[in-house]
Amino acid sequence: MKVLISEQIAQKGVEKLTQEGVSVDVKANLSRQELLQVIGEYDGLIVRSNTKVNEELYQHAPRLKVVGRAGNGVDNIEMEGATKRGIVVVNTPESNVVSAAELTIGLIFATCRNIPQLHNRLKERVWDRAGLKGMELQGKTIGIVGLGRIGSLVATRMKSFGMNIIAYDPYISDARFKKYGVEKKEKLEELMALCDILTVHTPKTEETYGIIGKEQFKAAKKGLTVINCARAGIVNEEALIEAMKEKIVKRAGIDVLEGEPHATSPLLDLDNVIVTPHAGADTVEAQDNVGITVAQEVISALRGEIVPNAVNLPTLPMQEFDTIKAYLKLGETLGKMYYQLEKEAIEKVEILYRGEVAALETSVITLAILKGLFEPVLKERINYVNANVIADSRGVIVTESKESAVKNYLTLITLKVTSKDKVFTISGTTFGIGELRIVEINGFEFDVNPTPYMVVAENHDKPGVVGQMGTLLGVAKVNIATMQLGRKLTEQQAMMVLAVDSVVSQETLDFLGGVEGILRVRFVKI
Ligand SMILES: NC(=O)C1=CN([C@@H]2O[C@H](COP(=O)(O)OP(=O)(O)OC[C@H]3O[C@@H](n4cnc5c(N)ncnc54)[C@H](O)[C@@H]3O)[C@@H](O)[C@H]2O)C=CC1
Ligand SMILES: O=C(O)CCC(=O)C(=O)O
Repeated sequence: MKVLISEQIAQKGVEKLTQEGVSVDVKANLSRQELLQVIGEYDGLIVRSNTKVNEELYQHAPRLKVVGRAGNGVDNIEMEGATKRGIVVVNTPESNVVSAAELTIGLIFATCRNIPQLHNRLKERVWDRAGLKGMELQGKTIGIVGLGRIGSLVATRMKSFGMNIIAYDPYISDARFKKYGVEKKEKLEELMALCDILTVHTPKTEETYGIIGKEQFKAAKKGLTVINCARAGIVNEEALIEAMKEKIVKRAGIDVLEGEPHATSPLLDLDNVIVTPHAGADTVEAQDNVGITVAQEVISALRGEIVPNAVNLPTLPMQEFDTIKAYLKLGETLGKMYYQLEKEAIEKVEILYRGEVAALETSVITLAILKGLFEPVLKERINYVNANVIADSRGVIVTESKESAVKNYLTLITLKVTSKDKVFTISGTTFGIGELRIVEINGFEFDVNPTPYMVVAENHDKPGVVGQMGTLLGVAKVNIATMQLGRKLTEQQAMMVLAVDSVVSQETLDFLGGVEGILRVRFVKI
């Protein structure tokens, strides 16, 4: 087995691979062209954040079985291409979080006390503090966006400096806020208005890319310090520069830049912006942890063993996988609907397996459901293997029950998701060769073939509403493939599920929401 390491990882990781009989080439300075030329010889590839592992690379890599990300974020790895080819992608999500949290705190101190600027002056033999008065942390408020692994480490540590800690993370339970003694803010703008220091710790997702932009800076307290040690673009760079010009933001500490490693952002030229070259995980300890962990995972994947941090593949024996495949897809689809229809942090998930499915080993279907549930907010951080651990770490109670009999169907999976104020239910079934159907949402019954793009609307059950929805989607040039209507006659309410051929813009959704009789509209991507 041959493994190429295309970016520097700890020597301990390299040693581990060679001790296990893997032939390793460390080639950290290959040009893209050279990488594409040699990758065909390798069974495994280990990268950090600079190597773009994409379709172009996969096409040159017929032998590739595993891509190991020596680190946390896998946004430089195209998952679909890997999954399609059966390439396992593994990462080391826990190994560098302390280092990332500590650099965040380092940047807080560096910015708030102008340490690099003072240092530079003195190195030039200029003994002068003028214009570089700092800000004390005690009694100030830090606003954390994303209270996951790194966000919570920052929270607990900043408490010891006497700071008030507030956070915005709609996807975790109140219990987690309580656990870390952090005050929950329901709205991002509310957090912006209160904090003296803002630090972001979310993954880069469609929702978080640009989550701190022009509008959020408008709501911010004047004199704000901004820290981004997560991913470039979570804080929009142009909006940040603008907010600095307008003196809303006083200083910034940035570890991640658009276009890195060839970043050209004007932020690099601003005196009150302290930058580091994506160095959050660059400590001896983190790199040792990461190197050893990724080496172990790559070895396991090459041997076809269970890989604890497989990002993209269920680890199931192939025979069982065939029987259970449709249920995995159904479970994941049902799960994925929740956070796209509701914005309430999950407290409890009850899964009921009825009919034929109840006879199977359902624990892996439960993992698929959990993966689907959390994927809209955690993206690649959740996989089949870690789904249970993640649910548990987020304080979500998961229960499974089975009944051999079921009315009207041969097989049925029902999810009951409880949040603070609501109970959400969704049921689905399979038939034929892997055909899926959603047959119930919140008590509304239908027979929906889940498609990549859907519009789900709740409405008063009265004439004209459906027609207007069709007309407005037509005006927006969105083609409707199918439409299903579930009704609750006694309550005179209905739910529409429309399969559409393309993405529906927020503007169109706002128009649909304005139709008389429409109570709520959501766009869902499967
Ligand atoms: N600078 C560096 O060298 C390093 C950067 N990172 C980056 O740090 C970030 C955080 O990593 P972890 O803490 O391990 O991730 P995590 O997955 O443990 O936590 C992320 C949190 O963000 C929350 N979130 C998701 N969407 C949100 C939204 N729209 N609004 C508010 N909160 C939202 C999630 O609920 C979750 O609690 C990631 O972007 C990761 O890639 C990680 C390691 C090193
Ligand atoms: O140093 C690295 O490899 C980047 C670390 C990082 O950003 C991550 O693990 O997500």
